[in-house]
Amino acid sequence: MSVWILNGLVWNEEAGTLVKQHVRTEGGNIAEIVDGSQQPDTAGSEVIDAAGKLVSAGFIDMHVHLRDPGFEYKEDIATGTRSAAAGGFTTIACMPNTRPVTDTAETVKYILDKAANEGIVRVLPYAAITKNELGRELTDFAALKEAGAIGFTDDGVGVQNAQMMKNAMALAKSLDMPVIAHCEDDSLVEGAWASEGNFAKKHGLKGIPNESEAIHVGRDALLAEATGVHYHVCHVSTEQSVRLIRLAKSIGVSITAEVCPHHLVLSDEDIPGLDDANWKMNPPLRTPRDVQAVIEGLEDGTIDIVVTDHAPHSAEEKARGPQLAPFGIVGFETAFPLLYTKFVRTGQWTLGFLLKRMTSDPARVFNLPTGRLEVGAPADLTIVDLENEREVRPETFASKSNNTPFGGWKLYGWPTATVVNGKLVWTKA
Ligand SMILES: NC(=O)N[C@@H](CC(=O)O)C(=O)O
Ligand SMILES: [Zn+2]
Ligand SMILES: [Zn+2]
Repeated sequence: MSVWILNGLVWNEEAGTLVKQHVRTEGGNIAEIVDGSQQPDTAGSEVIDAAGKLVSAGFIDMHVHLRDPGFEYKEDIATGTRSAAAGGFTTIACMPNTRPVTDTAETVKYILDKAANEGIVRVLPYAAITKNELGRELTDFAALKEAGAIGFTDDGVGVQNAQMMKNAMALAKSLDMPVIAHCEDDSLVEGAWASEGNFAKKHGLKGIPNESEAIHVGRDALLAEATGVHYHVCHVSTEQSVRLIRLAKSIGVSITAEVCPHHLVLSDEDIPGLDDANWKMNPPLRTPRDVQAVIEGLEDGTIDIVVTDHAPHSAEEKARGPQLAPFGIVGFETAFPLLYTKFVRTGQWTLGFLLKRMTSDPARVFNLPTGRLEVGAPADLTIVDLENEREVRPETFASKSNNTPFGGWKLYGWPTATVVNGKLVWTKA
């Protein structure tokens, strides 16, 4: 099956601008990219009209929670992949804090099978570092790799014991697999939900200090240096973490890092008050100074990629209020519009920079074949309307959950169609 995507705007890095081009896919790959002034013969092909819209390599999200198996009331693989597609994502990597925890080959296979049958984007499963993510006993890394896991992480919690982490890294290294870490020292957090900043001060709350994250980043950078493993830091949110990653990179440690849109556009001082748990996520929103530091970290390459940390929770759970509700916000359907509106339309970043951090950079960091709009590459494509402003309406999300602090925000950069492996999997209704 051949598909022509006509008259779209493709980012041209040399020219530093969008250029009108036609893209043809064939058998799941990109077959041709031709200048927009030509009139391609589309006879016998499916045609997608992308006139005036951005055509990009599909976005890649290396940190998401699909909640399947076990928490299907929050999300499942069918709805989670639809939410991803609606956000322009064509590849997503799902975290193992499911029920059961993804700590056996059987559960990895369950995810891959269900994704193949009911998913509409590519799903790459991570497996847990420790059994049940309890930090006590390593999982069977070789069997999990064999089953299709792409890396090891206990996301949701930090690995508290340094020897456990070192053993995990040594074993992962021997299998040529990465270790992905949620960095959080439990002894420094206890019971707090907001960061140690002006919001916590104003409301008399105990705060989560920046060191609770950065202590693990520093510890793990040393362990990564010692073991030589590819070590990837989850959802970087503090100035101190950025500083440590920058130092580790400068001395050649195999370390990479990610940041979420919410940590780039919100600080603790934006939290409106104590009743809305949609402002509660882990790591918490940090101070404006930290926001500046993670932006600079992403800009200078200290932080490699953008991820959503899509973390759906039910309305009932979030209605318990910030002290009792679980941490996390959904992210797929607002990620690109938020960053495009806040950083590209304002002129701080080029469109090419944002696209790179959401496509070819994650592909580079995790050795994926996708993420590039080139002849011969897999035909994973995202088509985006850059011109029309629209309000974020959480009740319309394809996700089962709508726990977001961005409801009502007016944004540009809304995906209109998503192609995976040459197949149109989603179009905006
Ligand atoms: N980020 C969150 O606030 N929550 C995540 C866990 C995690 O990513 O650590 C979740 O699973 O809900
Ligand atoms: Zn986490
Ligand atoms: Zn997460």
